[in-house]
Amino acid sequence: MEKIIELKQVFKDYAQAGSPQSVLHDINLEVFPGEFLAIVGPSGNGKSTLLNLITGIDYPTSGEVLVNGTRLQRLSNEQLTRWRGANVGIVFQFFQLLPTLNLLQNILLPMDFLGHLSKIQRKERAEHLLELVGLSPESKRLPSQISGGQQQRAAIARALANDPALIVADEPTGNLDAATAEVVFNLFAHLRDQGKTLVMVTHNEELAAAASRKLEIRSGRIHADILLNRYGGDLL
Ligand SMILES: Nc1ncnc2c1ncn2[C@@H]1O[C@H](COP(=O)(O)OP(=O)(O)OP(=O)(O)O)[C@@H](O)[C@H]1O
Repeated sequence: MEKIIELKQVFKDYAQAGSPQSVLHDINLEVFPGEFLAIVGPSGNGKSTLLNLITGIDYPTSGEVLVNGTRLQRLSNEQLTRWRGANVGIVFQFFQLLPTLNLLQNILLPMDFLGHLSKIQRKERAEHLLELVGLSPESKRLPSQISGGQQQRAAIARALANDPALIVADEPTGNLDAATAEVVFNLFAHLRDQGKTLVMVTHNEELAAAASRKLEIRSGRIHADILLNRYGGDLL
């Protein structure tokens, strides 16, 4: 099967007060379509850095990162932005919706950027995605006018806008209370059941248990890589 993510001998250093701090060491990783990979491990051990390499937000000090067949280091910043818009949907801990746009406009934005669909098709898709995440009645509201859980659902809808091959999430329930986290968590379970490829950093054990595979990062290395039951979490 085609790999959707491949990291080969990846190292990442950050310059700290003149001397390099090694954050990731010799990461070799293959992820296949339909996998739900939960990345776990203690704080400050390199999980977000790993995600940033997969999304091309950051680049490795050495080694190769291939995502959906593209070698990311070969792309210019402009190409990378366009590639990301078409291939990866990103969900952040703090939602990062644009505050001056309503929910419908926030979801339209990635589609407008890519310009693959007609204006009518884009609007229909945005409305469909808002319905999927249960936010149709709120479509005209600004992010500041809805709750954190609703904002995260809108951010998931935005991540799905261009039907990307890969959904990446960094602590998507990290800023939500337990009840709200559960709604977001059920949405990810739904995406998993639809065969979407999901890569997620999480400290939420319930969410990690719903994954098909758990990758534990410690001190910048892969400490454990465990295949879980395909439908490991008993969620829905
Ligand atoms: N842009 C940066 N410049 C310098 N150091 C950085 C940068 N980003 C991360 N680091 C350092 O790299 C290390 C790993 O950080 P990273 O955010 O990847 O950890 P993490 O496992 O995701 O932590 P958490 O669970 O708290 O989010 C930390 O020591 C952090 O201080």
